[in-house]
Amino acid sequence: MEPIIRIENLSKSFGSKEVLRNINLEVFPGQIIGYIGPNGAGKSTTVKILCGLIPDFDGTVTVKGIDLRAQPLAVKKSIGYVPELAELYEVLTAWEFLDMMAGLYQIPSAQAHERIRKMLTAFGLGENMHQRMDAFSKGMRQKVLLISGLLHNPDIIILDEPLSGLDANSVIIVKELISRLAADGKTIFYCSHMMDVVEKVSDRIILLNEGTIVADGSFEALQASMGKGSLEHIFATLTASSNLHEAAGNLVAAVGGNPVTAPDEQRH
Ligand SMILES: Nc1ncnc2c1ncn2[C@@H]1O[C@H](COP(=O)(O)OP(=O)(O)OP(=O)(O)O)[C@@H](O)[C@H]1O
Repeated sequence: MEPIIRIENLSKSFGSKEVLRNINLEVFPGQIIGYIGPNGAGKSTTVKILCGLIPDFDGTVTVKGIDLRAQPLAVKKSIGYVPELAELYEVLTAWEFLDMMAGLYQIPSAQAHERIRKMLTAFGLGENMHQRMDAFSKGMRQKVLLISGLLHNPDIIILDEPLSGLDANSVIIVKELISRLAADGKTIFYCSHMMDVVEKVSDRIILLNEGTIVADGSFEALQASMGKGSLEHIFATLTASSNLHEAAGNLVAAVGGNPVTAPDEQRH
């Protein structure tokens, strides 16, 4: 099978700061990639490059055989991007915003309206579709963003912390949605800090640390090489540069409390 995304020798610097260092990656149709890493590891930079939002980078990115640098518009048609933080046009209603997005994607209006209505209703926003989004909660806005990323039925869906702000029922809907989209052959690239969700949802986990891929495989494969334990534990083992309990203790001390004692120390 041909990879749907091929990343070769991808590097990116902002000024003198090297953010991505020689990333090589092949992603196949239908995969659910959990893309994880500490704050500042370079996850968002990678997905912004993939979406054509950061045009200057070193290396080659090919999507469905199309070179991103040569044909960015053709690549953008295949990708739905749901950023964690985005400017919504809050004076618009959810319906007006999604209708505008559908227009940008050139989706015929009857088809767009049916999709918008169905998706808003599925997310429990049926009653709110004609309300201005400045009256929406964070979770409601996140749902509208998710819908806008799926409107043009893209083959690749890139989600940056899609569950942020969602209530428990909506989290269940999105997790189910991710599995069903992948079963339909869509490729999901999912950036998150929620290790328990990544562990359950992804069939391949890629761990980025300081701009370099330090682990790549199924959760079971990572466990086989790192020893049994949660993804949170594997993450901490591969990325923690200092003792996390000590760091928490220092923070407590800094705000005037007693330093936290690590569980190991408490036992002795
Ligand atoms: N436009 C920019 N200009 C300068 N530096 C940037 C820019 N965008 C990102 N960076 C830097 O690149 C590094 C990687 O940022 P990035 O947002 O890709 O990390 P991340 O892994 O997504 O982090 P987080 O988990 O905090 O979202 C950070 O040090 C960040 O400060």
